[in-house]
Amino acid sequence: MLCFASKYHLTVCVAFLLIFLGGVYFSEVDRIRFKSFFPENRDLPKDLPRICPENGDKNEDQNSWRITELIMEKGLKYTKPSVMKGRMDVNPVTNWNAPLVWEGTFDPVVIDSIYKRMDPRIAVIVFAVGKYTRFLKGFLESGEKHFMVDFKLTYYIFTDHVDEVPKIDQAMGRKITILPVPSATRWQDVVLGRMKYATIAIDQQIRNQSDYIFMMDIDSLFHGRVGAESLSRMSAVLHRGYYKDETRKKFPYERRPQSQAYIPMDEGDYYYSAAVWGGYLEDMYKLVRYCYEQSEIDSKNNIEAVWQEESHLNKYLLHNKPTKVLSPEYLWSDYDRKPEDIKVVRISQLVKNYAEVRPNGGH
Ligand SMILES: CC(=O)N[C@H]1[C@@H](OP(=O)(O)OP(=O)(O)OC[C@H]2O[C@@H](n3ccc(=O)[nH]c3=O)[C@H](O)[C@@H]2O)O[C@H](CO)[C@H](O)[C@@H]1O
Ligand SMILES: [Mn+2]
Repeated sequence: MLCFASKYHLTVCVAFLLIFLGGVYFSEVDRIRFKSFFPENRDLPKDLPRICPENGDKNEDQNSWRITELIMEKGLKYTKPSVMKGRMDVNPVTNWNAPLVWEGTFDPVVIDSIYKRMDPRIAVIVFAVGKYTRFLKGFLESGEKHFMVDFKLTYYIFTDHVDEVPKIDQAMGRKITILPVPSATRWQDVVLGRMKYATIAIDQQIRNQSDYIFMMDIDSLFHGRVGAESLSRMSAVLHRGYYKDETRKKFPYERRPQSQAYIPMDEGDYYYSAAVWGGYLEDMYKLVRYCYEQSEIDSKNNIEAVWQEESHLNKYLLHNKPTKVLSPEYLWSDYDRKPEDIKVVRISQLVKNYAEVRPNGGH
C-alpha cells in the first residue's frame, strides 16, 4: 500500500491527514467530526491503485507484515504436531489447497509466534447506522477480550450517531476511529453503502494506517479466540447455513443472469458470509470496490442482487479463490444450535428483532 511512498508523498499525506483529523481528540478515541468527510456525490478515483508486488520497491521493513517466510522464535515450546492425527470429522483443506481453518488445525502458540513477529496493523471496518449503534458496546468489549489480542488494531466505526459510540478500555496499540456517514431509510442501502464508504475511507485514510482489513457486521459478539490463524491475503468465512450441503442447489447465490452477481446452478465452491471477511489491505480494497462497482451497474439495470454485497462477494470469490477459508466457528449464530463439528464458537451473530431495528423493517 505504500507503493507510491516517496518521502514527499508521505509528508503531504501525513500533513493532510493531520489537518483533516484535527477535530476533537479524546484520550483513547479519535472522533472525526467533519460531516463533509463523505460528501454525497463524491466520485471514486478512476483507476485502481497499483497492487504492490510481493517483492516490490519497498524495503524489507515495510513489507514485514506480509506472510512470506514463516519464521518462529527460537526455543519456543509447544505440542508436537502429528501427521496421522488431526480433525478427521471435517475437511481442513480446499480443492485449491488453501487451509480450511477449524479448531484443532492450528496451534495458537506457534501461529502467534510467527505472526506477532510481523507486527501487522489491523483495521476492522464496521457500520453502526440507525438503531444498530446498540450493538457497538458488546462488539467492542468482546473484541477487546478475544479479537487479535496483543496485535495493533483500529476499529473504524462508520455511524450516523457519533455520540452513541461508547468509550471502552483498550490495550496499547488499539484504538477507535469514528467516521460519520449519512442516515438511511432502507437497510439495503446501509449494507451496500458499506462498500462505497469503505472504498472512499480506504483511499483517503486507512491505506496509510493499516496492513490488513476485516469487514464485519456489528450485530455480533466475540466468544472465543479470533487470532493470527485468520490472517491471509484473502480470508472468507463459510456461511453456517450451507457448509454441510453436498450440492450447490440450495446456495443462495444470485441466480438471475441480469445481475452482475449471477452464478449458474452448476458453478460455485462454498457459500461465504459477508459478515466477516478480511485480508491484505490492497486485496480487500479491490474486492470492496468491486462489490460497490458491480452493485452500481446492477442499480443502473434496475436490479439489486438477492443478498446485496454478499452476492457480489460470492461471485468474486468463485473466480478469485480465497487464500484461507475460515470455518463457521468464525461466524456462528445465536439462532442456531451448535453442532458437534463446531468445537468453538468464536463469533456469534445476535438474535435481533429485524422489524424493530431496521429502518424499513425486514426479514
Ligand atoms: C450473517 C450474515 O450473513 N450477514 C449478512 C446478511 O444479513 P444480516 O441479517 O446479518 O444483516 P444485518 O441486518 O446485520 O446488516 C448488516 C450490517 O449492516 C449494518 N447495518 C445494517 C442496517 C442498518 O440499518 N444499520 C446498520 O448499521 C450493520 O453493521 C449490520 O450488522 O445479509 C446482509 C446483506 O443482505 C449482509 O451481507 C450481512 O453481512
Ligand atoms: Mn448481521
